[in-house]
Amino acid sequence: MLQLVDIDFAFAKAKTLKNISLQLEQGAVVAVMGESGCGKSTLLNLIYGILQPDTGKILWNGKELLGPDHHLVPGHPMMKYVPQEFDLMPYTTVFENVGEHLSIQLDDRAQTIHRLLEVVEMETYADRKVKTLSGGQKQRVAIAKALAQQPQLLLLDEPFSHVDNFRKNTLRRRLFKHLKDENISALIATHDRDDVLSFTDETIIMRAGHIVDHRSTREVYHDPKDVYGATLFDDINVLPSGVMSNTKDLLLYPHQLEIANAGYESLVVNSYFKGKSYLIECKSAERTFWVKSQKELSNSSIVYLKIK
Ligand SMILES: Nc1ncnc2c1ncn2[C@@H]1O[C@H](COP(=O)(O)OP(=O)(O)OP(=O)(O)O)[C@@H](O)[C@H]1O
Repeated sequence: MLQLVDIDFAFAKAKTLKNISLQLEQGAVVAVMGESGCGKSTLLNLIYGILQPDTGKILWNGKELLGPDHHLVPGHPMMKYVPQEFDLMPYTTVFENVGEHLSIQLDDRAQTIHRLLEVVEMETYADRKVKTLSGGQKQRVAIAKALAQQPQLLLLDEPFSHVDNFRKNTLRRRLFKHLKDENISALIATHDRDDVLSFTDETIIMRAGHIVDHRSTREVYHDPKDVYGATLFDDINVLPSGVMSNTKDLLLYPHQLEIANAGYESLVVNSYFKGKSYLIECKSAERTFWVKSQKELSNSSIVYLKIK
C-alpha cells in the first residue's frame, strides 16, 4: 500500500504541490486528472523518488521511502515509472529493451518478454532496433519494459498519448487486464476520459497543486464537485436552481439534457458531428448549453431543452 502524508513540493519559490495526502490499496488502478500544469507529472516524480518532497512523507506498506537526497540512484525497486519521454536504448532491439533489467539466467526470460510484447501488441517487432520505431511503438515498448520488472506499483504518465486510436482500445484492454491479473497497482496521469471511465477504480482530481477530489471513478463522474471536475470528462451544462424547473443547482453532461417539444427556449449556435450523434451548442440569456441530437440542426433555429 502506498501512502502520501502532507507532501509539499516547490521547484522554485511557488509551491507546485500543496498538502498532498493520499492512500492507494494494492491492486487499485487510479487516474490522476487535471488541467495541464496542475502537477500530475510532478506527483509521479515525487512518488518514484526522482524529486525530494520539501515536507511530508511517502510510505510503502508503512515504511518510509527516502527520496533522491538519500539514494545514489533514484527510484524504488517495487515501482516502475513510464514517463512522457520514455527511456529506451535506441540502438538495441525491442526484445533486448524489454529484457534490459531481466536476469539472463532467468529460465523463462524469452517467454516473459514475448508475453509482455503481446500485451502491448509489439510481438512482431521483437527484433527491430528501437530507433526505427514510431513514437507510439516506442511508448508500447516502454510499457512492456516497465512490466517486465514485475512492479507492485506502475506509474504511467499519459501512457497512450502517442498511440493511434486504432490500437489504443486493444492496448488499453490488454494492459489493464494484465494489471488486474497480476494485482499491480497503478497511478495514471491522463487527459483521456476513456482511460479513466472504463479502466480505473478511483480518480484523483488535481488543481493548482492540490488534490481537490479523490473518490471512486463513478462517483467523481456522476457527482462532480464542481465545473472544473466535470469539464475534465465532457462539456458541461451549468444550471442554477430554477433555470429548467430544477430546484437545486445542477451540473449536467450533454446526454443528461434533451430537445423536447416544449421546455427552456434556446437558440442553436452550432452542430458538431460526433459520429453517432451531433453535439448541439445553444445559447439562452448569455448562457451556453450542450445537448445531443440525432439530427444536425441549422444555426439560429429555436429548440426547447428539458432535463432528461
Ligand atoms: N523542472 C522544472 N522546473 C521548474 N518548474 C517546473 C519543472 N517541471 C515542471 N515545472 C512546473 O511545475 C508545474 C507542474 O508541472 P507538471 O509537469 O507536474 O504538470 P502536469 O499536470 O503534469 O502537466 P501536463 O498535463 O501538461 O503534463 C507547472 O507549472 C510546470 O511549469
